[in-house]
Amino acid sequence: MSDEILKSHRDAIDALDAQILAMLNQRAGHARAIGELKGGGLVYRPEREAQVLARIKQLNSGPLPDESVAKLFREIMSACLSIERPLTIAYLGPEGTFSQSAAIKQFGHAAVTQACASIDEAFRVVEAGAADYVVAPVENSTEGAVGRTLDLMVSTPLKVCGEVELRIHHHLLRREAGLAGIRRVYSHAQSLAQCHEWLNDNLPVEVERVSVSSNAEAARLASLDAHCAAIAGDAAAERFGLHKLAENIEDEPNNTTRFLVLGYHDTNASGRDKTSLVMSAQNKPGAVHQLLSPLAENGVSMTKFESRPSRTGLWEYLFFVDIEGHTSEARVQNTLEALRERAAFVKVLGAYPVAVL
Ligand SMILES: C=C(O[C@@H]1C=C(C(=O)O)C=C[C@H]1O)C(=O)O
Repeated sequence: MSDEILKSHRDAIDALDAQILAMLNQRAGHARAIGELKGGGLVYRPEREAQVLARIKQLNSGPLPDESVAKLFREIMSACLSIERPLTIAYLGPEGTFSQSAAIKQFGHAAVTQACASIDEAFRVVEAGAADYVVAPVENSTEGAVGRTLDLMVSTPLKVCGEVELRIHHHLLRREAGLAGIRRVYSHAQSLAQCHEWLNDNLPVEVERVSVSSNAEAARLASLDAHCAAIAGDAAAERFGLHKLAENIEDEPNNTTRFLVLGYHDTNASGRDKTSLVMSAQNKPGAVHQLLSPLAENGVSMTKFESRPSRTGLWEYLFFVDIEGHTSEARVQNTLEALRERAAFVKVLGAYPVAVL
């Protein structure tokens, strides 16, 4: 490549960067004006953000992939929103957990993330008004439901206003560069289970597997001891400055965790929405079938069904159900009405846009 051609491309990039910068600030000016119209009220509008991202993906003609442009616009909206008012997002800490990555995936890097010691605390902080939203894990594709989050959703006054899907990649991390001399591997029990076969195949049997409270905690412990390694994700590797000895060591390649975002408000329809409900059924034959028949009658699809023992009575079950559509749609309203007639208890946990990223 000749120096002159290289220079002409770099000059073109410099000129475009100046234009992009001016346009970004114009965009921020509109966001600020919208912020003033909101008059100190609700600034975060998940339905609008979902529409912006979906439109960008649709408009994109490359060569940048849809995912890359959507991620860039995620950050642009995050920066624009933060000049209206910066948001604080509570998550299950410490720093470097997948919950923190999910919070950043949904709100971008301009949001302030606040690490909490437990999922309970993350809910409480938002319920008390000390943070704006909580991002909590609700299910993993290999390990199933996160029971504590489901339990907390039954009684919280907070509403679900979004969902985040995060591909979970685990790496073997260590302070030193090679595999030799590892005596112990730390990780959360779920992650040890998700990498069980890789560990069997790649580490000597005498290497001890120790479960700890989170992957970020595992990475912290490994950063303190040359004979220890950790299984954790990219964020924890970066946070504790560890080498990645082996990447993507999860046994199940599509390992994904779904998180829910909860805050103190309802969300308008975006055009592609889900509604999450919890309800109880009596413990008698056919009760669940009878309970769910209004869905089919109203042409509403169910995207999730999870049962969990209720804490109020022996052998009573709660059913966590996600349906397609928004509570402002007639078919969803009719379904809810019929469900309320049949179930002893129905709570709408929230209606929110389907994850775009
Ligand atoms: C600008 C707005 O406020 C926020 C920022 C958005 C953006 O940058 O596009 C979109 C939705 C809101 O979360 C808005 O409500 O339109």
